[in-house]
Amino acid sequence: MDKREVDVAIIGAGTAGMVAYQRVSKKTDRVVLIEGERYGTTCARVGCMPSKLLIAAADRAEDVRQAEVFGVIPTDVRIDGRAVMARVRTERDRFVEPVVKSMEALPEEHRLMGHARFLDGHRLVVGEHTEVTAQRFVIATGSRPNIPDVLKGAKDRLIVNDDVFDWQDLPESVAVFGPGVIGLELGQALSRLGVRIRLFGVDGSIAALRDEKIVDYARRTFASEFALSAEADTRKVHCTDQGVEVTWRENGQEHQETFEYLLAATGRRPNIDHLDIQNAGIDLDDRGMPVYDPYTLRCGDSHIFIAGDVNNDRPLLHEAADEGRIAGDNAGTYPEVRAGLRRVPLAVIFTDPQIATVGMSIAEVGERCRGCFAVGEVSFEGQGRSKVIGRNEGLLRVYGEHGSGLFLGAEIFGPAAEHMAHLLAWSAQQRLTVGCMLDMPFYHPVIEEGLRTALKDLHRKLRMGPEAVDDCMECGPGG
Ligand SMILES: Cc1cc2nc3c(=O)[nH]c(=O)nc-3n(C[C@H](O)[C@H](O)[C@H](O)COP(=O)(O)OP(=O)(O)OC[C@H]3O[C@@H](n4cnc5c(N)ncnc54)[C@H](O)[C@@H]3O)c2cc1C
Ligand SMILES: NC(=O)c1ccc[n+]([C@@H]2O[C@H](COP(=O)([O-])OP(=O)(O)OC[C@H]3O[C@@H](n4cnc5c(N)ncnc54)[C@H](O)[C@@H]3O)[C@@H](O)[C@H]2O)c1
Repeated sequence: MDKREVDVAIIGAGTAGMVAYQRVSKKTDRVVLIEGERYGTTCARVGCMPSKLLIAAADRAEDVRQAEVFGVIPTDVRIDGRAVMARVRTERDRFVEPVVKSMEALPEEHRLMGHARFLDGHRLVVGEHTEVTAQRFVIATGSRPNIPDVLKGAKDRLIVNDDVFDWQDLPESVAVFGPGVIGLELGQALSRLGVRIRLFGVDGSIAALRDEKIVDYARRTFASEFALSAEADTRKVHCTDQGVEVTWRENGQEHQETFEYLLAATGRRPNIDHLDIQNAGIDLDDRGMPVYDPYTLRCGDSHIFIAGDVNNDRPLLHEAADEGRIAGDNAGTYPEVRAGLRRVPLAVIFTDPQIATVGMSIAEVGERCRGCFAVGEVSFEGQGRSKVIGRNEGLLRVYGEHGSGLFLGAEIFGPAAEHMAHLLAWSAQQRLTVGCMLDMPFYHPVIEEGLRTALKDLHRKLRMGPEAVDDCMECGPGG
């Protein structure tokens, strides 16, 4: 077995690991970045980018379908599944290629291929061919799909997100399990591309939404577009000559439907379980996860840091990059360890209407303010710009604290949520009051006027300052 000695070993060459490497290598040349499978990252290969490519095709199909509303009559519209998937794969490869190249450009002595596991607090064995001794470690091993046992009855018709992006053609039908982020994004996209789907959930929840009023609205909207069994009790999944047969109970009745594939989008589990983490000498919680500080990413008072999806805290791309930076900086300067900037929580789901969550959830606001908070709201059904473009569906709710007037969080199900969520996240991070947010300019006619309506509603309910007076434009077509 080869032996290597370094200052810092980084396990996992995904987004968090690559950013950590950049930071560590500013402090020491004795660093190694270890990858167990392939270069290219989850985001570029099987995550953010290919999923958005598939959604982009679905969006175009939906635009054509909606065109008649505007008096534009499309003729002979058909979806060429092979062409859809060819573009997804080609563009996906274009995103992956520079990432792989940037990895291959690293000095050879800084790279190691092979699955790593801990022998003790300072030694790893990598791919059973190399023993690496390091003073410090960054664990950045990401996550993988979690598949409940009942779904394994689908056998070779069981697929996960990774498989979808390698399809040559679109299938006839897919049972999508999990109305979380992945299930909703991929399920709706497939449905809009002409694939028969049914989306199965267990508890009525819809992705990351926590505000019951918005959850209800979103559930009704999605159920009006495709088959949604949000509270299904799945009894049996098995393969027949026709495909994969799903048997479930819902509203007191048993149902059966057969699909070509079953897509498991039932959450992801951190890649911690194959690391022999128990040998690393750090404290683990009752689920076997390292106990760590979310501001320094340090595991207890050890020399080991943990960043990205593997810590299971905020499994999003920009958070993985932030965490890689913090963990890398600290691994580089250890024993000096500093707290890094954690941004206001922001998540966007690229369904149509889009979903976004910002800052605290309504439950967290309630807890922080001990119930002393108010909620402002706008429906997009009558909102000027949304009506003009035929996207007048959805609801936005903003939360503010009584007494301070601080804006604390929001949930959105509606058009342009990806953009409004940024304005809201930036406001929350700047600790703006609702009054300050209303002092900002709002153009006309834009969807953000709907956001202003919700903020005004919130401001009124917070009862701070003089009574707000609506001028005619604001009570007219904009809001
Ligand atoms: C379908 C899908 C869509 C998504 N869409 C979005 C989106 O639109 N926006 C967004 O913000 N986020 C999105 N995400 C989430 C985002 O992709 C992740 O948060 C991010 O990629 C995590 O980066 P990471 O560095 O933690 O992990 P990864 O990029 O997964 O890197 C971990 C690396 O560690 C390696 N590894 C694992 N175990 C070992 C070991 N023992 N030894 C050596 N190497 C090991 C793995 O092979 C992998 O290369 C999506 C995810 C999915 C699955
Ligand atoms: N746009 C984005 O930012 C984006 C897109 C995709 C993924 N992601 C990231 O990837 C993570 C994982 O996504 P995900 O969708 O796999 O997880 P998730 O946690 O968002 O959703 C999992 C869903 O599966 C459901 N579920 C669990 N067991 C089930 C069963 N037996 N039958 C039916 N439903 C079941 C859960 O109730 C939940 O709704 C997300 O948390 C997110 O951070 C982000």
